Amino acid sequence: MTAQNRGQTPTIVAIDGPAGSGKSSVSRATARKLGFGYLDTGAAYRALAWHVTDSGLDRENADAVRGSLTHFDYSIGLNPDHVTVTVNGTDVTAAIRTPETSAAVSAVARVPEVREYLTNLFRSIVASSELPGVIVEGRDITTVVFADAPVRILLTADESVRAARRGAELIGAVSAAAESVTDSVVDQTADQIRARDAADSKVVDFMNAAEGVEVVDSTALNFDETVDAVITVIRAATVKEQA
Ligand SMILES: Nc1ncnc2c1ncn2[C@@H]1O[C@H](COP(=O)(O)OP(=O)(O)O)[C@@H](O)[C@H]1O
Ligand SMILES: Nc1ccn([C@@H]2O[C@H](COP(=O)(O)OP(=O)(O)O)[C@@H](O)[C@H]2O)c(=O)n1
Repeated sequence: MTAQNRGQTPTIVAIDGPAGSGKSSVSRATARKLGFGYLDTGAAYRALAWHVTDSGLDRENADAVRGSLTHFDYSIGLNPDHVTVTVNGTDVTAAIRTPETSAAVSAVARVPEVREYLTNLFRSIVASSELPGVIVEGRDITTVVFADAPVRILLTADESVRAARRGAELIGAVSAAAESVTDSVVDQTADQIRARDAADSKVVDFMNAAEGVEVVDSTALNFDETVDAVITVIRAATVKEQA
């Protein structure tokens, strides 16, 4: 991606929502359409959880988690077509998506110093991007990281729909005829999503829209319709900004 905005602050589109609501896939497609960058903040929390586990530390020990930040050299690209994540030079792009990392991440994300450290990191990544705009998605982007962004969206969908979409993603090649397998994967996925959202909600509120945040509920929308709904909110907000 070429630098298009030398020296200027990019337009920030802040998107929050629960697990499986479509934040990463919808943000990525929207960024592609608008020629914006894309920042997946959950990837950093996942990478830290991976790092803590890889270092043999106890993720329930907040002091150990805080200490692990000293040797956490993190990088992520903003190109929506190629998101590569590294920790201390190791490519962890795939490793941070495993169920083990998903189960470990809430424990590191609740440590206040971790949140402060990563919030500063996200702000500096965006500030030095030299892009016309960046879509930043996570749990506290509309309320903390970029609470003053000109566009702030809460992307939601009913829990059963989110679990079915995530389950379908995990099932991948399994035949639709194997209905019992399909049902049990969706059930397990629903349990994991519910547990992670419950743990994460104790730290930040991403189930209710803060004042001024637009809700896009994709329960009854297909993927393209959801991207269109997000782009409509972005266009309306940026037109208002310029008026
Ligand atoms: N509106 C939608 N209709 C159908 N599938 C969707 C929709 N939005 C997202 N998905 C799919 O749901 C799954 C979960 O989306 P993802 O972007 O990973 O969510 P999140 O980043 O919020 O956890 C993905 O397979 C994605 O393609
Ligand atoms: N801004 C953010 C983003 C993620 N997180 C944490 O990171 C985890 C992984 O985020 P994610 O966005 O990859 O999760 P999914 O919604 O994609 O499943 C969440 O479950 C939170 O614990 C956070 O605390 N704050």
